[in-house]
Amino acid sequence: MKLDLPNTFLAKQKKLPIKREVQNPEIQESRNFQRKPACSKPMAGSESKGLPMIDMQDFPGQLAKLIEACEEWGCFRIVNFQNFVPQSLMQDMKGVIRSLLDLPIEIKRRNVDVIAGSGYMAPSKINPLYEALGLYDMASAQDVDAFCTQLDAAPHQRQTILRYARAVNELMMDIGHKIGEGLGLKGVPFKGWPCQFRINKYTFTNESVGSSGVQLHTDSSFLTVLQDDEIIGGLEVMRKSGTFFAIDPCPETLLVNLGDIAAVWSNGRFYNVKHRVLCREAGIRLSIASFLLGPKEGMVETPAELVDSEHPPLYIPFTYEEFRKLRVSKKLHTGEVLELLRVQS
Ligand SMILES: O=C(O)CCC(=O)C(=O)O
Ligand SMILES: [Fe+2]
Repeated sequence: MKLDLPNTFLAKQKKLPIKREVQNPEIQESRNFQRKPACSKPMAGSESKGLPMIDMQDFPGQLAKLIEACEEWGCFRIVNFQNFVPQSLMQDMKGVIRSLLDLPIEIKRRNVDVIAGSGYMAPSKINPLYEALGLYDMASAQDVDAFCTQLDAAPHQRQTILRYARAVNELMMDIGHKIGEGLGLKGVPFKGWPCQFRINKYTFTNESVGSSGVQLHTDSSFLTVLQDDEIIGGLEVMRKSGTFFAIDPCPETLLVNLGDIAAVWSNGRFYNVKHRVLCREAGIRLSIASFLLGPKEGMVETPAELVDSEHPPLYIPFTYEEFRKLRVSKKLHTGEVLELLRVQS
């Protein structure tokens, strides 16, 4: 398969592997400089090598751009969201997740599943470089509390996780409403939708360069807010054409992905973007994913305004829970499960 990688990305691959044990501070500094990510100062409204960049303070001005990003890319970066999630909170959270993921395995194993795949995932045969901790609903203070207790989180860690969960949840509601507004809908009911939370660690070494960090998948969610690693890249999204596009680190921004539920909710208008993580360089890669899943009870429904004789309903009604069970039991992790839920013509 041809990889659609930007030139700077390819150039980056030619660099010597980074050795962690360098002691000379001058050498270390020059390495740090070399490793400075391409997108270190995102300009509001600017594009990051083609990936749409949405300025959250420029609405309704960016509504059309937002909808186009949902349709054509299934993902976009956002800037100027500090009224919801301040940079200091993102940094504090990064420190907290680093120490949680460094806990001994016996403690991490206490983080059990509430729904399939919501708890601790140890490195496995399929994804040996990857492990994750998580919780089912970050919108529930009780769930967040239980997660913190499982991991013996210190009071300041607990506070940071609670603040982050609340802040990202509100940001997701805001993005959801902007998407609704962009489609001409009023008062889309995202409130009360569970919001799964997952912190990911990739242990990349010089030996693992070129191998898979996380396999190709779509997210099962409506939308995902991802705080990706600000230094170590490796995330790639698949464009509709089937070519891959590298999502390089871009500090102080967040990435938004649309998942399977967005494709159904929009009656096939939005693209549930396939993505994967590859090991491109040595280092520990950390990311924080928050998934706005779907309605807790009731059906995943396309708003009536998006259905008419020219756009007949594409999917049968189903609940998020049924969908998730089907996806897990059939092991269909790249969106094919939606084919089983199509209205038969
Ligand atoms: O770590 C990343 O950048 C991506 C993680 C991801 O795709 C996921 O958690 O679903
Ligand atoms: Fe994902």
